[in-house]
Amino acid sequence: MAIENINSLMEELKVNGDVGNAKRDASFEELDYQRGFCNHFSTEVLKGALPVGQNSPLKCPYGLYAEQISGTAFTVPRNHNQRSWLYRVKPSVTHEPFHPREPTNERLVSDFSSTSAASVTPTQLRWKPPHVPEAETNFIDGLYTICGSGSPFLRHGYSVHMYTANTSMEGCAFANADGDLLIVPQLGRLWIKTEMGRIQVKPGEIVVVQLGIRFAVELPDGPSRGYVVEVFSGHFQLPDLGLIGANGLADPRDFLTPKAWFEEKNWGIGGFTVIHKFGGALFDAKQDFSPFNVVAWHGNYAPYKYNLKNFCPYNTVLFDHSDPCINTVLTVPSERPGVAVVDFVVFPPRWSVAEHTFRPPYFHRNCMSEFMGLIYGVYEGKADGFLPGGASLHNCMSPHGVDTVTYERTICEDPKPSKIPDHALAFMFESSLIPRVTPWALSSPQLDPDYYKCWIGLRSHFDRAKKPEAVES
Ligand SMILES: O=C(O)Cc1cc(O)ccc1O
Ligand SMILES: [Fe+2]
Repeated sequence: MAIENINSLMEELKVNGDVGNAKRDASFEELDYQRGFCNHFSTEVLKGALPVGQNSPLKCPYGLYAEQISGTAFTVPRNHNQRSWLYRVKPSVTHEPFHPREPTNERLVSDFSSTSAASVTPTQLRWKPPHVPEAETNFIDGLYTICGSGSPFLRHGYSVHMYTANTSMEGCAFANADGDLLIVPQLGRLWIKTEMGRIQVKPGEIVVVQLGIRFAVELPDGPSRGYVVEVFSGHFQLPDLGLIGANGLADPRDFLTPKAWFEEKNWGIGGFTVIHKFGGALFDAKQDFSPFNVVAWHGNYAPYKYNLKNFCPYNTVLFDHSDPCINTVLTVPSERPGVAVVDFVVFPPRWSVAEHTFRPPYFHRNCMSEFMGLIYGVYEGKADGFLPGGASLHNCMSPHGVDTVTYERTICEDPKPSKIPDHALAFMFESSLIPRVTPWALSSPQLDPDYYKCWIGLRSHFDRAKKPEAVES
């Protein structure tokens, strides 16, 4: 079947209810997805575009090229092996040489070695929400690194970025050869074209785009802001549920992966740029076609989104505060059992019912490092100062806990069942690795120099003459 006939065929054969279309159109808003976590999906825009019974036929249907993308080493055990087969109009390799991107994004880094510009501090850090720039800034140029540890060269570690942007990516796509990106939008929706199809996310949802997958971010709402964790060590998994049982927390069927979609726009010689992050550096490669030219694909290596409203929390129903790991949505484990390179943890709306218990987060020091963000509302542990779009970092063993206002209020409160409100959503990227912090994060005007003061007011309530109140048993 000749390629030039594809357009007319597309009209006839709407296999997924989607038609390849270079224009941004209403159908982007009514996207249909495939459900399941890391399932072996099959999807085709044109009926019969997926070869049957084999992956690399001598001649693929419709004259397409077959191309594999491997997200794990070929020899990884089957239950962790991830790869997809893409059937595309032109293969990814059809581009001019890679050149260092100019100008590059100097605030997007992956080097956290002792010789890097990033430095370690035990100081508890908190940032106010960043302003979205006035100047045209797309998602890639708007990314800036806050902190991180390890190295993509060693395939171990992670980095935390934030983004502020106002312009859609036009005539370019991005691929990250360093790690998977888990994106948490906080302001503005993201309409994301990927090689596997289109995904639309809004604040309250997250999206994961894995190593190597090309994507472009459109900003239908203009000014946009959010958080990103990049993981060098492997892919996100659902946590084991252990004694919770077979259900609860994030349900695999609530993870949504795109259906195949493609566009055929000719961008002219060198008119389209693939921006490729590799070893922490950005490279550009020019080509004349859109990389979103995959007519069909199958496999289990594909981006997905998840609505945090679907998270089914399990928590204490009698006394004491549960450790935050009970709210783990996704995890990237290290080789040490139970120790994560990154856990993505959410603090969802839920009922607080614990008796004779200090219900908000306890005071603590943690061998893990905790980066937190707030998507909307007020976080249960901080009465003020931790704002939507803001962030905090409590590094390994740096003490922290609720602020003075929250403490004093809580110990006076009558502990009736109460609801942590629906309109509050905080999250944490928790890591066993010690992050270094970038110079621009440390010198940012958003850095709150008075953060420590939220605990300075914690006064002694100690009274050795006061008899302990009996706890009913
Ligand atoms: O520090 C934080 O606010 C995050 C957190 C929440 C919680 O409920 C228990 C421990 C913890 O680190
Ligand atoms: Fe904490």
